[in-house]
Amino acid sequence: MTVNPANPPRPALRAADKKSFAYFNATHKWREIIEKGISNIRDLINSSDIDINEEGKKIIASMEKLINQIQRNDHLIQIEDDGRPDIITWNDALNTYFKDEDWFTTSWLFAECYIYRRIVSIITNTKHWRNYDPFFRQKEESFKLSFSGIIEFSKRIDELISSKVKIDDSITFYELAKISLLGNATDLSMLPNFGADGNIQTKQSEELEKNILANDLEKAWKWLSKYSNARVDFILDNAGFELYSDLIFSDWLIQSGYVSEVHLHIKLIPWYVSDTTLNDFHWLLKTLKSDDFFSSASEIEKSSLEKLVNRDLNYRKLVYDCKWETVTPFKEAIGPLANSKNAFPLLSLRTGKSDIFVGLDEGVEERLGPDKSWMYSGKYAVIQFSEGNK
Ligand SMILES: O=P(O)(O)OC[C@@]1(O)O[C@H](CO)[C@@H](O)[C@@H]1O
Repeated sequence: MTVNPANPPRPALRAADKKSFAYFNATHKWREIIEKGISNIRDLINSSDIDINEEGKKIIASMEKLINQIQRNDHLIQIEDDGRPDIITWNDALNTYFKDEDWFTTSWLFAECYIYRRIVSIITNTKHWRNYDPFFRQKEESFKLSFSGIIEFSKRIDELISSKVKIDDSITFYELAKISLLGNATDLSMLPNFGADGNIQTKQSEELEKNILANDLEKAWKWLSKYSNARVDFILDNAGFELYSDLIFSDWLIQSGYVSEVHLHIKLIPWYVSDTTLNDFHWLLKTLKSDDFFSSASEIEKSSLEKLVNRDLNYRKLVYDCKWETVTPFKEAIGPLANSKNAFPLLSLRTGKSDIFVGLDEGVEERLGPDKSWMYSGKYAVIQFSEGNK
């Protein structure tokens, strides 16, 4: 049987597997996340006009219905048409691959994305709330908490760029990629110090290096440093500090001359609470500008040299969210994205937050022990590169 959404190359991760992180996630996190969205709407309806309030209440009722359907483990139902162009594809996929499946037997990845698509349909089918992101408040609050991290990071990057001592570009590339990888850790001790001797000291660098279980940065650098004026695409993931570190990384790629165009791909809708939407992107720029941190962003069209795919959810999609043996080569796990005729070079920066890892050396899984929580603890990361066929 050919590979399709219901038939990935290895058995799909499913919330029905009680020993899996997927199960924990589905039984604990889903409800919590939807409830957070509800609470954000509830806070707004208390201070809005009557029509907005009434619609807000309807949204809350529909979101509560969604929670009940998950808790009863109902069959997945058609997503209500909201006029968005992807609705046909979604319902087709549901009918073709997941007909008569319920929340726990369907693949974890499909069920999780389906939740967010259902929420978007509920919200889009209103007059006053159609552009509302129920998760924006969390993103805004957590970004504000990372403000001192942003200032500190900016100062250190400035030292690097204006340093009189020549710092090798490869070192800067490695450091920025690692910060981008660990962008959700706004712990200042993780930021690099650019010493007067041109060496970079990352206070926790040894600890961090140990937790990067596969690291293809050298290969990626060897590839990228051959170019000047290339195009790089970032498949963004989370908003806030992560987005900020991705922007700093993009800016350096351009300033260094290897790249002349960076295309930033945001999420059309949030596929997870923390995802970067267009609104988050603009909000970040506005917030940074208001504090004189950041002044402009630009985009031009051309063909891409390299794609940078960040974080856990994007990684799960890349590797089909299935039960790979951890020693499966990354290029095998991403299949056509590595071996099709026009496969583009791809660099993935990912911290592990789900039951899946590929591309590890023999013995790594055994060293980390039988308790599989290392896979989803967020502590371990992989940096994996495929040069593609372009
Ligand atoms: O893409 P991110 O934001 O890094 O992680 C998102 C995610 O993989 O993490 C959760 C598990 O913690 C999943 O439910 C979800 O898909």
